[in-house]
Amino acid sequence: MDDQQHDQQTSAALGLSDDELADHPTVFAADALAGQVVVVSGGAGGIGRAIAWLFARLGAHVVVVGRNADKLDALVDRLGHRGVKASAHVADIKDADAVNAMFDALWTAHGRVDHLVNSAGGQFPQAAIDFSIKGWNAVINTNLNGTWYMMQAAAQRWRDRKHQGSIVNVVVVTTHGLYGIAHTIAARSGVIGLSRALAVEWAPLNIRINCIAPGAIETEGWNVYSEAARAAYPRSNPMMRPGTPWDIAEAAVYLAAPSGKFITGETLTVDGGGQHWGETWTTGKPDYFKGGD
Ligand SMILES: CCCCCCCCC/C=C/C(=O)SCCNC(=O)CCNC(=O)[C@H](O)C(C)(C)COP(=O)(O)OP(=O)(O)OC[C@H]1O[C@@H](n2cnc3c(N)ncnc32)[C@H](O)[C@@H]1OP(=O)(O)O
Ligand SMILES: NC(=O)C1=CN([C@@H]2O[C@H](COP(=O)(O)OP(=O)(O)OC[C@H]3O[C@@H](n4cnc5c(N)ncnc54)[C@H](OP(=O)(O)O)[C@@H]3O)[C@@H](O)[C@H]2O)C=CC1
Repeated sequence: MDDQQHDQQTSAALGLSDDELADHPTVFAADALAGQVVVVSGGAGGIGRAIAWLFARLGAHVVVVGRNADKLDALVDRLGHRGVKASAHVADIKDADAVNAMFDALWTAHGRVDHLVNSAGGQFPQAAIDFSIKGWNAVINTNLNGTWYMMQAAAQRWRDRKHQGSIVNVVVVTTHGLYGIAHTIAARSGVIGLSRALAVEWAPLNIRINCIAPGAIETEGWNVYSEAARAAYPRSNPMMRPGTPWDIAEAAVYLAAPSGKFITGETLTVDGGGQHWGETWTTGKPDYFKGGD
């Protein structure tokens, strides 16, 4: 197979299905989040969907947010069939007005919001030297600005109502020079720094903010990478396998629920040890790095 063919993307069924998420065992008590309301951006994506299922199974009402109404409605339907509470809200997190209108609507509908999980995000893999201005801005606007609009809108309403809250931001491992996704590393480093600063500034408001940095987690989001790049992701950590969206969902509950009540400003890396050993090449391994292979 030549490099051209290596770079071909193929669409594959990846990650966990709704049926699997509905029955996946969990360490958490069935009523751990009873009566609470959680907003999950990217809630119909691979990781967000697992987060939505787990929070809902633990008794929370889950509001899944994204741009694609069909995807959101189909998920809410499946959650409803399993007897858990969920609703959909269509919004582009890049649109601050839409984000603010959404939080007003949610407070009117539910009288409370307890947790925000920001899982909406993504990037296209490309050598940084070839980023267009539009492409760079799309990634920064989605992952840094969009996440910020969500955080600020949630926090303003918590402040105004003297209500405690927790935020979990799903980011990317930023301690590596992850090749081909420099735009997202820049955006996510911004989110991690912002979260540390706000952990202090918003502590008097009883708001905690933490991040989760996933390693290679098999989801449909991987379809933006070539088959060859995806096939190599298990070698990105010493466990030699990808993680599952459930690994991230349980980490999100751990940080959001009372189990995390003394944790704020932290980034929890869930990567099977990938920070310490492993290789990740989102655009394939360049010849320069093949010396000795
Ligand atoms: C150590 C541990 C190991 C850890 C190991 C970890 C390995 C993997 C790490 C990360 C994994 C994941 O995140 S998993 C995947 C998560 N999901 C995704 O990434 C989904 C993919 N994409 C998106 O969500 C979006 O497209 C996103 C990039 C954020 C931007 O969305 P928007 O709708 O705002 O913008 P778009 O309309 O798509 O595109 C806007 C412009 O962006 C540029 N653009 C978009 N796609 C492009 C492309 N393929 N190639 C070039 N340029 C592109 C163009 O300039 C576009 O303009 P025009 O040219 O005019 O159109
Ligand atoms: N899977 C992995 O290996 C890793 C993932 N991550 C990060 O975790 C997060 C979740 O990833 P994953 O679930 O795999 O990816 P997916 O692509 O499956 O899901 C991302 C979701 O984000 C939503 N989204 C994207 N842009 C916007 C926007 N502007 N407004 C509202 N919603 C938006 C999309 O929904 P819609 O199209 O409906 O808008 C999509 O469902 C992302 O930030 C990703 O970069 C980090 C490291 C590794």
